[in-house]
Amino acid sequence: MNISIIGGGAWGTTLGQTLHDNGHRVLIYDINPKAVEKINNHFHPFFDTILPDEVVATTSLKEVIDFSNYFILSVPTKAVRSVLKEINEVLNKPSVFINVSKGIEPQTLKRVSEIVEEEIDKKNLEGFVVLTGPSHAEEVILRKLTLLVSSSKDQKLSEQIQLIFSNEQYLRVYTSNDLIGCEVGGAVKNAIAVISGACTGLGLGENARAAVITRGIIEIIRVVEIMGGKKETAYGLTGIGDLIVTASSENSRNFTAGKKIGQGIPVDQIYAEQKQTIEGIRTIEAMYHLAKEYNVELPMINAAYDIIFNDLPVKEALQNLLSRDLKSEDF
Ligand SMILES: NC(=O)C1=CN([C@@H]2O[C@H](COP(=O)(O)OP(=O)(O)OC[C@H]3O[C@@H](n4cnc5c(N)ncnc54)[C@H](O)[C@@H]3O)[C@@H](O)[C@H]2O)C=CC1
Ligand SMILES: O=C(CO)COP(=O)(O)O
Repeated sequence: MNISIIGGGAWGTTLGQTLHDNGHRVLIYDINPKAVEKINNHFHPFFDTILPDEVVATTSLKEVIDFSNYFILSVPTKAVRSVLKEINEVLNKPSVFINVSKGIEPQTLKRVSEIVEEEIDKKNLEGFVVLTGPSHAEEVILRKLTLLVSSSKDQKLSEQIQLIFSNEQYLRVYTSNDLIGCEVGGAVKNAIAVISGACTGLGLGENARAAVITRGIIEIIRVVEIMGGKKETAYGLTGIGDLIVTASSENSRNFTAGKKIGQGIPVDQIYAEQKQTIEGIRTIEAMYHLAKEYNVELPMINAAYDIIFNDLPVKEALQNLLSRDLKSEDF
């Protein structure tokens, strides 16, 4: 098959290699000519890896649209709406959108599937799939074992995407019928990963990390349920799985950004130093608004919001969390 990849960063380029491994032809589109040049010189734009000659890139949106009718969305979530608007202006055939970005729009609280439905003309929207799960690009590019989940309202389409991405060497894809749960889990785990990193930056230890991960999954479940997903989905790869890999790894940009927050480094400086996508801070903003609008209890996310957006010192935010009323853990 021919498959178009929108966004040739760490993840999009890595998936390009996987699709090539699986016998597909790919064309990557990126707004950044330097990334495109690197890929066409067979270097991964972020990792020290030589790419297969057939993984090629372009800065031409028209070229990537003409190339196929399967589009992988691997730009940061904040760019998804604008890039879809541009695609919609040129697109003239029914197409499938496979989202691999992980976020929720703070202003609208929309998931990427909803943004796609809003921006792509109905006649050209053949289907939507989210492909998500615990997957550091740093490992997938080295073909290290990884499990993902493909989910869509259309079961046949999620099965097709499962087949396209799976191989018997390193990548196994499961399907799920809970699109909302999968989208929400993948997004909100980034917010919790920032919080986990902040604990490490503050000098807290593994006890604190285990506590953040465990109480984090409770916050994820509350969001999944309020947004219409199934809580059981959060127990799987797209929830707990992705939370573990992100909230406990120095490979994670979200964890690393959180660590800097815990060390008292201002967020503007963190964004300036980290050229790659950090989704979690934006998701903290989205979840703070969601918590207010739907009256959901998200104490850790609210504390993180106060640190990042209201300049509350990290130690004070922690003190506030610890001085809440004592309660039972009974489920
Ligand atoms: N890096 C990873 O291990 C994984 C990342 N993801 C998710 O994938 C998404 C992308 O992440 P990364 O590839 O790591 O980010 P990245 O920062 O490495 O790459 C993003 C790419 O998108 C391009 N881009 C930005 N705006 C664009 C636009 N308007 N049009 C075309 N290209 C544009 C950038 O130039 C850049 O090359 C994020 O939502 C992330 O959470 C998901 C799973 C794994
Ligand atoms: O989503 C990811 C792993 O599943 C990547 O996480 P980071 O964006 O924090 O690096």
